[in-house]
Amino acid sequence: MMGLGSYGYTAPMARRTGAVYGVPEGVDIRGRYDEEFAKILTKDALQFVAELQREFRNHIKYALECRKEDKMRYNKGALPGFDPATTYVREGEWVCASVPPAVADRRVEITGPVERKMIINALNSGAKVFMADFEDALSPSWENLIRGQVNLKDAVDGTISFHDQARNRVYKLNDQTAKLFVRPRGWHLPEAHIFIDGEPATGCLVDFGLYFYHNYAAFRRNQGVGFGPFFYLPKMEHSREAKIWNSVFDKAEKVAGIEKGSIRATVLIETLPAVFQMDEILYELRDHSVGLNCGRWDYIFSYVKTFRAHPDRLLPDRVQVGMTQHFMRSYSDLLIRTCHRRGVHAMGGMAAQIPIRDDPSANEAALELVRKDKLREVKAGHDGTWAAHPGLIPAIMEVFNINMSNAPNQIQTMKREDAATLTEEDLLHSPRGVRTMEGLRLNTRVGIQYLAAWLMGTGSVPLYNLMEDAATAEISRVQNWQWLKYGVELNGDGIGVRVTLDLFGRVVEEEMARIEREVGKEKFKGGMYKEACKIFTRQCTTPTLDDFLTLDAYNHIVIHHPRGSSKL
Ligand SMILES: CC(=O)SCCNC(=O)CCNC(=O)[C@H](O)C(C)(C)COP(=O)(O)OP(=O)(O)OC[C@H]1O[C@@H](n2cnc3c(N)ncnc32)[C@H](O)[C@@H]1OP(=O)(O)O
Ligand SMILES: O=CC(=O)O
Ligand SMILES: [Mg+2]
Repeated sequence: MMGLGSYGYTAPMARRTGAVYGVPEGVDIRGRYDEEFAKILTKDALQFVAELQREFRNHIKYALECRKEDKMRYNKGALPGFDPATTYVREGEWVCASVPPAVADRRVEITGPVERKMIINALNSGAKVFMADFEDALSPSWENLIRGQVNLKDAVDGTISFHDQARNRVYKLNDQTAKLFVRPRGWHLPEAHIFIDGEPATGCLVDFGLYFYHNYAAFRRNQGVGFGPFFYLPKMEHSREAKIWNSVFDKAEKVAGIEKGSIRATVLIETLPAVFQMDEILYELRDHSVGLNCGRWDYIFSYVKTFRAHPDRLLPDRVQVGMTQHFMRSYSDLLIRTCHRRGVHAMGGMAAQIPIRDDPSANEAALELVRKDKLREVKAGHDGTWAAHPGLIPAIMEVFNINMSNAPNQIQTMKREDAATLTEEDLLHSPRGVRTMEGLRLNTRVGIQYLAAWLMGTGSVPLYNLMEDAATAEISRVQNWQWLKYGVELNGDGIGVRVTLDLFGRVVEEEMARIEREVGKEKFKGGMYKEACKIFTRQCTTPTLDDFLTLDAYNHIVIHHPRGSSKL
């Protein structure tokens, strides 16, 4: 975590309004003042966040230190694997608390950033669940985060509406809506606009704390049928991190005076070390768990990151690392077996294809890829899956309905005992495929464009007819880094060149020119493509791999305002 005062800048000409957030002792808000935000950043809500921060900060620091130690071990050649010390957990017969009736059926879940119109569209989409995202799909600017909290509060209260002035269309909630899950940021991200006792707050405790504080009562009444709120938990690497979340939930339930086990969470298994900890993670969260999810994109990113010092495990082109690769299929199969043995949902992941509006045959081909991916998931035993776009929901729902005979889930019917024999070798198996110049170019083009959007406040974007978010951009970045680091041969297009700094420099230049052509001179000039290019290029060429693209980039979106300032 960076030291005090190292983030962002102070807006020099900020207009003073005199209004300030009422903060409890030890809390300092450095983000812009806004009357709407003040309804979220109340003294009591901030006191709750501060209590979470004070109680758990040392546990979080310790968990992040442990990640560093594990990284050092992997860098010296060790491989991740099952922990002999917790064999008793993996072999023991225990189950998680039973699934709340409100979320027994999770056949299709839509995901999206906490943007007002998208929240309404997602809740109305016909999906069973909407995962509202403060994470991969959101650029965590002060505006996005706190506006997102305002939006979620209105959504849980049932009062949310949006007037699209350009189209003169008013958006409101239908009578029947998806159940809301909220995904806070990962443990590693600070919230640099809120300081607690002189340190930036932990991002996820801010996201969780503010949302929980303002919504638990209404959520349990309006959505959870006595349970909730519900969460998705990202990017964990070890069960000790799940244990912290479990303690956070215990504390929140106690403060709110609601029953233990009210809060429920699905953990994304999206880091390579975590696949060896699935039983242990469920065990720590057994009173609060509602399953695991295959976060396939971060998982691929994590595979590269974990093996940054292992040149024998280089990835082929990103497009070739799909769920049918042996290590990916093994991960999904073991996740299903683990979840169903413990009585909870095994959720599938995100297919990257999105509808292609202006080309019916390309659209049908994209839909067919999504159907195929979802068919594999439901037949493997997943209980539900993710959709990136409302336009995909009918097709995905149909696949799950047909193959699950309209049952709410497959927890009891698809035990997948065959997956019990999967080994460490299966889970670490090197992906097969070739590397091409086009792969290098696409990583570069997509990575820079994604980052440019992120710096401007948009965390998920359509690029070349695919959904791109922080997780997919991470793959582009670390793959380029890996190929450069080891000077790999591009062996898939018959040219046989090696990836060098020189070659990469030329690729960046040419791809920037292509981006400018594609988006147009005006948009290019008004955008943050040059800044994105600088950050992305540095991260691809640095001798030591950065842990997260968004940690570095975050410094560019932090804006500290003087007290009482309201200027954007
Ligand atoms: C790796 C992971 O973590 S996956 C999870 C995180 N990623 C995500 O959640 C991505 C979610 N999806 C999205 O953000 C978007 O679908 C994108 C960026 C991929 C595509 O966006 P666009 O091209 O702008 O979508 P498009 O223009 O086709 O949208 C059409 C309509 O669908 C709505 N829509 C599109 N995606 C969503 C969504 N995920 N949730 C709700 N509504 C949506 C739009 O708001 C728009 O509504 P309107 O007609 O009322 O104006
Ligand atoms: O969060 C999901 C992922 O695939 O990453
Ligand atoms: Mg992810």
